[in-house]
Amino acid sequence: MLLNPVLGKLVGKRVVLASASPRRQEILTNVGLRFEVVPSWFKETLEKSLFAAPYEYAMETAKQKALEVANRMHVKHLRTPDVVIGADTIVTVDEQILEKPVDKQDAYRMLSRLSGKEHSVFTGVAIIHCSSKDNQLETDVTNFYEETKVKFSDLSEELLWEYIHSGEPMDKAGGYGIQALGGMLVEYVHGDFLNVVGFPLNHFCKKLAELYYPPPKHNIQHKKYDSIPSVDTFENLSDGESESSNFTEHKAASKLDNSGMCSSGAIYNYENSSSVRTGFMVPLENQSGVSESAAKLPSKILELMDGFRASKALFVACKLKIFDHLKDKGPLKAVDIANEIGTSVCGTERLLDACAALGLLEKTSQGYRNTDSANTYLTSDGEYSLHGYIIHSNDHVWPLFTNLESAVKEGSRQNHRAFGRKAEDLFKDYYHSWEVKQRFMAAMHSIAHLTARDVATAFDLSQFKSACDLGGCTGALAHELVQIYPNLKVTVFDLPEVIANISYFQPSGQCTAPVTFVSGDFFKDNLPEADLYILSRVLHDWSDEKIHVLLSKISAVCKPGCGILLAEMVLDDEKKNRSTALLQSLNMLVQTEGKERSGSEYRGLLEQHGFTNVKIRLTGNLLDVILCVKT
Ligand SMILES: Cc1cn([C@@H]2O[C@H](COP(=O)(O)OP(=O)(O)OP(=O)(O)O)[C@@H](O)[C@H]2O)c(=O)[nH]c1=O
Repeated sequence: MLLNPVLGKLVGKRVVLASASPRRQEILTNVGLRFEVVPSWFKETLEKSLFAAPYEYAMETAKQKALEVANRMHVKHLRTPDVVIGADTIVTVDEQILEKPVDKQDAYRMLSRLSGKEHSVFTGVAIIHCSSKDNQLETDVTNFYEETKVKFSDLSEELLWEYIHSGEPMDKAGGYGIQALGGMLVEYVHGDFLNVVGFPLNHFCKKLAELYYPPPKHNIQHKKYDSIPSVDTFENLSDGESESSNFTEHKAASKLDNSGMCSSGAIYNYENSSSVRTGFMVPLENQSGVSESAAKLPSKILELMDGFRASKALFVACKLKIFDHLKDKGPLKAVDIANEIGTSVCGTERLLDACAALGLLEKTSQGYRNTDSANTYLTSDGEYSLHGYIIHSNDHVWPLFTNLESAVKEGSRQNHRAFGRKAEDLFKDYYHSWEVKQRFMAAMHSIAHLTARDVATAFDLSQFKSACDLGGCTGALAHELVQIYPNLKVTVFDLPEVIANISYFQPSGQCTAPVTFVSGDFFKDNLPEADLYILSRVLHDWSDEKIHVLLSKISAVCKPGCGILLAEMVLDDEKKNRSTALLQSLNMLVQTEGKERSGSEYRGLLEQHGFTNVKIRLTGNLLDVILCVKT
């Protein structure tokens, strides 16, 4: 991949995204950047009137968000990240700055101001390079912004309120999400689309290129700053063309070369430097030709080719409970971990080094220790532990995927090849032994817990008084729902083998009264009465025929006004964009009779059973949500 030389500069560094925005996480993940997410606690309360221009406010807020995280990590965890990225998106119209609406009325006010007009979306970004000297945090701040102009059509009151009731505006600047339903309001976009979504990726890469690829001295030009710096492309950059591609060396060189040309925006500000850089040095075309072959490396293909190695390293580290050991006792040397878990020292050391290079561990002079993400997601008792799902991936999905070729040739599941048994029923496979059942339930619990909040809040469900989560397994989503909607009573309906085994997964210290568990088979038994039927990761297991059987049963017991809430990975209609969901569909091929479906496909299935007003919400999390109502 041509961009790789730029983003590749961050490989091996401890990169932290100081943002809770799922969109920013997705944009950076999609380009293969490895980073930890540590949302900033900085409150967006800077006095706007103190800033001469709105973009200065966005840049300063981005900087403060990132600095807060850098300081907190340094002080509280005594762990200094290498790079912290912060961002802040604002919308401006009629010289007013609009941030996220505080409630529906506020969203109404914002959207009605935007109706029929052009407005600007500014995202300020801060890239902070951190180091620690004598235990003091040192920071170098690179700050920039990007502007995109967006025009809305005239919005009728009805459309406006329908959009507000979808829930989409609430966590978004200006009260809309251009990437989802909000896209329907937009007449045109001038500039970087991703900047509107929350992160100006193109400008970010150009900024990294400036930081890491200074031009050879004879090529130095000084440019006045504008919103996009004058690096026309980063496609032909590679290590070979610069005299120094290292941030620190480049920084030192840049101070020497700075001739003090003035910039309009004071954008490029090394906080702790005695001199403030105000000019831009931009790399020109690669004249040496040295790096041509490196730039042409098919990085994306190479990454995919080796992707399984990284997955397996993660699986094995989880299986050997390395993250659990390090959480309790870290930092530890390889030899100590090997002794603890009874493995070879040489093999363990290689695995630990690989995990550190993949950003899962940190290697220090005292030994290896967990990153924050490892503590949260990879330990078996982490707050959002994915341990169960990872073990399931290793023990169950991996053998199935080794038979992908047969699955593609035959168009059917491969359980007989992977496990040497012909199972008549999908779930009989999982429940034939206690150990496999426990593993499967832990896996489903991991994902349900991680996605529960986004699923529960994708739509306002407060009009429903009772819900039945069909195939709700351990009740992770049900427990989240009753926290968010205190008047809701939720029944979890699942197979008797599952219900018999739920106690291990129940939350401690939480009132569980509004959640009840009922055992049964939703294809064969009567369904409990409810206003809302929930099917989370259920329909993707089944063929259209079986789905019709299930939906007609639900339809038969649903009164008008009652609804269905689906949580699935929703494919785009052309099935060409969402690679995680498309790979999940292959996962369904190797092990079930189902598949992942697009929004239109789900709509078609639901409408055939009298469920209309189908609304789809892409959450940015692993599951998207569809709500419809029986008419
Ligand atoms: C205009 C627009 C904005 N957004 C989101 O609006 C939030 C802005 O708020 P922020 O304060 O910059 O960020 P945050 O979400 O509070 O996160 P944090 O960085 O932790 O402050 C970000 O999420 C953006 O994606 C969209 O998803 N789509 C759009 O079309």
